[in-house]
Amino acid sequence: MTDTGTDPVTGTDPVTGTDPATDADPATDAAPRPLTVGGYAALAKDRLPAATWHYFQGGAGTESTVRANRAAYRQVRLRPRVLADVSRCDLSTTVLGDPIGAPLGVAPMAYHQLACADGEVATVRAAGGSGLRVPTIVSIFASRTFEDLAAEATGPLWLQLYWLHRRDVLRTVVRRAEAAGFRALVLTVDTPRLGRRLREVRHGFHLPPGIAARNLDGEVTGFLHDRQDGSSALARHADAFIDPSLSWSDLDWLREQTRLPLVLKGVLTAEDAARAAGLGIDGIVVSNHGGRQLDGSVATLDALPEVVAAVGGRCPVFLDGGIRHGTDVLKALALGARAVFVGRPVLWGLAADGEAGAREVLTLLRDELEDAMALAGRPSLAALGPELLARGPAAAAPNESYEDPDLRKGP
Ligand SMILES: Cc1cc2nc3c(=O)[nH]c(=O)nc-3n(C[C@H](O)[C@H](O)[C@H](O)COP(=O)(O)O)c2cc1C
Ligand SMILES: CCCCC(=O)C(=O)O
Repeated sequence: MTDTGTDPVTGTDPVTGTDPATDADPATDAAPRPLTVGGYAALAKDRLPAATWHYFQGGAGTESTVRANRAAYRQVRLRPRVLADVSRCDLSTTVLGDPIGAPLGVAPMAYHQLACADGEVATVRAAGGSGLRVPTIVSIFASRTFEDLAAEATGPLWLQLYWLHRRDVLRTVVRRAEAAGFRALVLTVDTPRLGRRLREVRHGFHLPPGIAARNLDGEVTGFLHDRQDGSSALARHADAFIDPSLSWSDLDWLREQTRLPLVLKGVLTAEDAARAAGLGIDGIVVSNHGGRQLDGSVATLDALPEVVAAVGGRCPVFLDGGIRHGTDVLKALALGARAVFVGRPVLWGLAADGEAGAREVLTLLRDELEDAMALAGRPSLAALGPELLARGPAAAAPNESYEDPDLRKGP
């Protein structure tokens, strides 16, 4: 490369790839607050042990689905309307009957204490913060207790479940969450076993001492702390404790345990969505687990329209995977998502600055969404529909310095 100056369009130094959004200010030596969600990835990578970073970032196999989730947003362009009086944009909505401040929330992710000492307590405080009040889906593998989280949360809490062989343990966690005031159950249906996550395998990923699945007793947490080179402790744990025989008929059992709404997470086809809606499921999360399960599966934004059509308004449809900008949220909402859930960026925020970092990530997405609604001439969520979008050849990769730098480089 002969040009060693700063790229006039992106502001990125083309040689070092340094990013004005995150680089330290030599005068104070303090890193300025990132201007985009991607900036938090760079901070998190600096702060986290390599094995943890790769556990967070990794996808299954070649990570083609991780990339596809992001690329799908680049294939959709926006058709802004003008003269629409956008002096006030209203982002508030409801999910499963609860009012929320913006149509987004935190996707379930195991072990937030890998990112910061307060773990999920920091997350739920951030999500409940002023102007947000958004839902958090708490993983069954949370590193803080449901009761601790309920004491701190001001936004709705939903409990994510894996289908454990030990149905008695499932029943107990459902009862505890219900008693603590959780508002819904989210059954993850894309994980009969763990995807082949090469980064976890390469790093012999296992939980460090002191971090554990606090809501599960020791009978179902084996292997998690055992290091074995060339194998992921999480995969060994999942093989031992997650029941791959889960099928449609099992949903009745779960229904009988609770009066909470039941959401299925990990649906990607019209066929499964229609069947779920026909069974009276209360919500569907279109998800490929952030590309961590079946490598090569369809991008969530691409799967969304067929799921929305198949459900035909019988229950809300949510989406996760690759949400990194307010315009990503806008595109998913325009294709019929009721709200979107955010995964890795919340962990980046937690790793960068605990509760404050997670709050900044969520607030950035909220503020960017508001900007996008105003500039698209759509001041209310009700005004969003597919006419906002145009499909075309993928736009050139955007200012990649503001994207997740690790995914840019590949596994
Ligand atoms: C570190 C990590 C842990 C995760 N743990 C869980 C989990 O315990 N349960 C679950 O249903 N999904 C889990 N997921 C998947 C997320 O809920 C979500 O589907 C995905 O991260 C969304 O994609 P994004 O990270 O690109 O936003 C996890 C994802 C990550 C990155
Ligand atoms: C056994 C599942 C671990 C959490 C998870 O779902 C993930 O890492 O993606």
